[in-house]
Amino acid sequence: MNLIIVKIGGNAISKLNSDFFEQLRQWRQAGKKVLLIHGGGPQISKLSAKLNIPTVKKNGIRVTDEETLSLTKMVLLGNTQPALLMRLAHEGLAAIGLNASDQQLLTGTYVDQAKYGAVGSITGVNELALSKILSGQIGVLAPLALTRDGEWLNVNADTAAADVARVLKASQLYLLTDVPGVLKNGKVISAMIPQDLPQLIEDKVITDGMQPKLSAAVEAVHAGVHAVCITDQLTHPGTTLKMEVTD
Ligand SMILES: Nc1ncnc2c1ncn2[C@@H]1O[C@H](COP(=O)(O)OP(=O)(O)O)[C@@H](O)[C@H]1O
Ligand SMILES: CC(=O)N[C@@H](CCC(=O)OP(=O)(O)O)C(=O)O
Repeated sequence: MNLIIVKIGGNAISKLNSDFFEQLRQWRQAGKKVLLIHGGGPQISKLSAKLNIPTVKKNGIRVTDEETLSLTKMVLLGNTQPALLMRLAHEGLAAIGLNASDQQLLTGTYVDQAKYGAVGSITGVNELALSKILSGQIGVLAPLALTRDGEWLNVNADTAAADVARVLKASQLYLLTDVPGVLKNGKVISAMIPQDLPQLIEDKVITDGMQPKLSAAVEAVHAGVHAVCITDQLTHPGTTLKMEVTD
């Protein structure tokens, strides 16, 4: 599929500028399919705090009990997704909000139910339905999946984006975040290959949320995604991960 996937972290949603929407417009005019996968982690944590529901994270993954799952669905589908759709509409871009329950778009399985609760990874994508939807408009997809038995799963948005990119063999995956790229000594590492990752983790250059983000990125390039870009803006090169250094 001639597809570009952009994951937008919860922190990045409110910081999208006109260059972002212009880039989307150009991709659409060039006939590319565009899928946006949104996060909402900070917004989920904020509402949890307001409701006195403790946020528990293990390895950057939100431990998701029943109460947290319903709050997560509420925030992603009732807050962050419509916020993004309204911005797209304001910019004159045709877009549609999507989640796992639309035409069984995303199927998933539990990662480790005893450890994380209702947290999943994506095992299946309804490729035909998604392809049809994306030929006419930009898709805005929430990082949630449904098990075969119809149970909802909370999926880390970086993992969701990389999984979907892997299954659909997207040509490019952008992970938009709140930093200009992978930083080392304060400078952006412009090009990376998968083999660079273990040493950077061992040297504690890459920590926190950047670690699962890069692991997801590595899986995507291994599965045939041409390039994964980690950046704070689509028009900034940031860090590009490829299977091999090309320039
Ligand atoms: N080497 C690194 N370069 C850049 N950011 C890093 C690095 N190591 C850890 N980080 C952290 O990773 C964060 C981005 O990951 P995360 O907070 O999960 O983003 P998002 O919510 O956009 O998915 C940065 O804000 C930074 O605090
Ligand atoms: C399982 C898990 O951790 N899910 C994430 C889903 C949202 C997300 O990943 O949002 P950001 O990209 O803004 O961090 C969460 O509950 O925070």
